[in-house]
This record gives sequence, C-alpha cells and structure tokens, in this order.
Amino acid sequence: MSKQTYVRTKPHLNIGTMGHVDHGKTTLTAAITKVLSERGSGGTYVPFDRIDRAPEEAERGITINIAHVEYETETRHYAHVDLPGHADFIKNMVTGAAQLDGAILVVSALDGVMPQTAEHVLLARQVGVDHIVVALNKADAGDPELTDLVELEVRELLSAHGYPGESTPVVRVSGLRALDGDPRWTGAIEALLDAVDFYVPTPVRYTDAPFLLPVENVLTITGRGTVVTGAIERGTVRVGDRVEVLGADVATVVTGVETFGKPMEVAEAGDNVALLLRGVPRDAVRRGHVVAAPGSVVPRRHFTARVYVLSTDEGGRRTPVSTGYRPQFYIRTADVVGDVDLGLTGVARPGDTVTMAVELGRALPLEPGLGFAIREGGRTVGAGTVTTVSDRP
Ligand SMILES: Nc1nc2c(ncn2[C@@H]2O[C@H](COP(=O)(O)OP(=O)(O)OP(=O)(O)O)[C@@H](O)[C@H]2O)c(=O)[nH]1
Ligand SMILES: [Mg+2]
Repeated sequence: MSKQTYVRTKPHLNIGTMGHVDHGKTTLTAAITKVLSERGSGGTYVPFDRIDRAPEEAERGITINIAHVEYETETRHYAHVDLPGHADFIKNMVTGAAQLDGAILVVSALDGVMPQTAEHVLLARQVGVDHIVVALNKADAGDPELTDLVELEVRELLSAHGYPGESTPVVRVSGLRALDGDPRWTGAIEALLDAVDFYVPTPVRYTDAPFLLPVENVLTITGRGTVVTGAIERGTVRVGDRVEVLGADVATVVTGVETFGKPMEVAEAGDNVALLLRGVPRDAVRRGHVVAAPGSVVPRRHFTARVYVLSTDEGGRRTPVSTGYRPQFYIRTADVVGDVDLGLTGVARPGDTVTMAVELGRALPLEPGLGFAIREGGRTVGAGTVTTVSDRP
C-alpha cells in the first residue's frame, strides 16, 4: 500500500514549547494534540509517553531529546517541537529553537520565572525566534493573585530581551486538567491556540533561493538508507534533486521527501522534512551539517560579529574574556569551537557588547545577520550576530 501524500491546504509553521524544567511543556504538548484531535480540525492525539519516549526520559521524568508532533488548527498546519527544559540539555534546546517561527514559552504559575525560563528567552531571541506566546501553566493549582505577579514578571523578562512584553499574549492554562477533559481547561488550550494563530505571523519563505536545510537529526531506515531531518531554511527540494552535504563533503541525490511520514511532491522553505539520501553512510552525516543545492554556498571559518557577553546575574561568566578565548559557537543546528580575537588590548567584561573576530574550527555557511549563541562548560555566556564574513579559507 502506498502512503498518503501530503496535501498542502494551509500555511505551515514551525512552533514549539520551551521553558524551565518541569513547568509542563510535554504535558501541554500532549494536551494540544488531544484538544485538536477531538475538535477534528486535524492531527492525532499524541500521549505524554509517546513524546518523552526514550527510556532515560521515562525514568527521569524529563525531556532530553527534541520531539516533533504535527497538528492543524482551522487556519494552519503546525510542526511542533517539544524542547527540553533541563539545563543539561540546552544544546538540544538551541538546535530545536533554531527552526522555530514562533514559540510557546511555558511558565509554571506556581514557580514563576526560573533560570532556564530566562535562558530560553535569550537563546530564542538569538537564534531568530521573533514571536513568543506565553502559556502560564498549572493555573489549576496556582493562586490567582500570585499568578498575576508571575504574569508581570514574564512580561518584564520578555521586554528585557527585546520582545514586546506588554502586548505579548499570556494565556492561563492547565495542560494536566485539559488532558483530563475538563471543559474549562480544554477551552484554555483553544484560547492558547487562537493566540498562536493570530499572534505569530506566517513568515516570508524564501522559496526562490537555492535549497538549504540545516540537519537536525540523522536516522537510518532499514533497507532504504540514511535520512536527514530538519526544517528547510530556504528553497525547495523534490525527489531526484542533486544536493551536497556540507560538513560531510559528499554529493548525493535525494531519493525520498516526507513530512511526518507522508511523501511530498515538493517540499519548500519552512517545511519540516525527512530526506532520504542515496548512498550516504549513516555515520558520515551529523546534526549541524547542512544539505544544500550544489555550489550554492561556500562554507567559511572566519567572520566578525557583534557579541553581547552575558552578565554574571544572567548566568554568564564572572571574569572577562580576551583574545585566545575558545568557547563553542551555536550556529543554526551546529555547535563548533571558535577562537576569539578581541585585538591586542581587547577585553570583554560580563555585560559588555563588543565586536570580535572569530575563527571557527570547522567551516559553515555564514552570512551577515545570522544569529548565534556562545556557550562554555555547559552554560550560555554570550549572544551574537554575524556582521561580516571573510572569504579567506
Ligand atoms: N497541577 C498541574 N501539574 C502539571 C500541569 N502540567 C504538568 N504538570 C506536572 O508537572 C510535571 C512536569 O510536567 P512535564 O510536562 O514533564 O514538564 P516539562 O516542562 O515537559 O519538563 P522537561 O521537558 O523535563 O523540562 C509533571 O508531574 C506533570 O504532571 C498542570 O497544568 N497542572
Ligand atoms: Mg518535557
């Protein structure tokens, strides 16, 4: 039996849940799929243990990997990534966030803004998530007056990071009670989805540009070959197209294009896809590599950037950095070590915004305006934007 082809009837958007560990992102994700499947507008219910399905996730009760689910509202088709909140898995969070058109920031009404609430907002801003809707979760258990304070606190946090905190939709929800089918709380999920539908605009998609897909994940389908997944940054792709995998340095042909298990005739910028690549060994390709139209981009190692060095209060360093500093750079889905050059006397203190030259350990497709995060020893220490790219090798 051949699988049903994906029919594009509505604009497609990539959104996701982010926020501090245990604030209820996975529960809310399950609740959204349940409410929508019962409403019949599209998508199937994905229970909690189908989202956090790795044994270690079930055992520890936390999300480690990025999980994708699919659903539809009246007006849109969504791919939704459920991101991990635990500080140890920020690496997976940044990769997932790099593909989002908008995000649902989940904040527990009981706990308020916590360290990874703030870190996720900062990282989202940096990797180009332009629109955030807030879900004040666990509102079933929270005192309404305290919840008002949490709401103020979240709005301030958003404003501090350049989001319009005053006008951001904030919806009080209970993922847990909505899963139980309590009408008050399923109604709140509907209100949250309406807010996402209205507040997050459909982005301009660069479908006319040469194809480019940052690889988020690599899998093997027994008997068929190596599959890469991710959201298409620009251009289109169809079966038979020649592509190159930058990072793996292989040229190949796309032999399958699917979204959520459904074959696609043509996938375009914004779509969350799985591409089957002919004759590429599984271990040749990794997260962070880029699949692109042949010859369309030249990966580079040298660039200059404006970088904000996080203050100590924001979880950043205690001491300044100077030339010779070698942190990890998180660019699209890649993390690559880089040498920082601040000039001979240059020093950047926590809280400073500086211009730096960077030499990456591995070449990547770079362009002015590209945002990135800088991390070191498991914490985020800086946030930057590429200003110029050097053409030296
Ligand atoms: N009272 C109440 N508890 C909730 C609600 N949503 C989630 N919880 C509980 O909060 C705990 C954490 O929920 P998760 O959905 O795993 O949280 P998470 O944000 O996905 O956690 P990580 O992915 O590990 O960061 C669980 O015990 C849930 O049952 C809610 O709306 N109300
Ligand atoms: Mg989770």
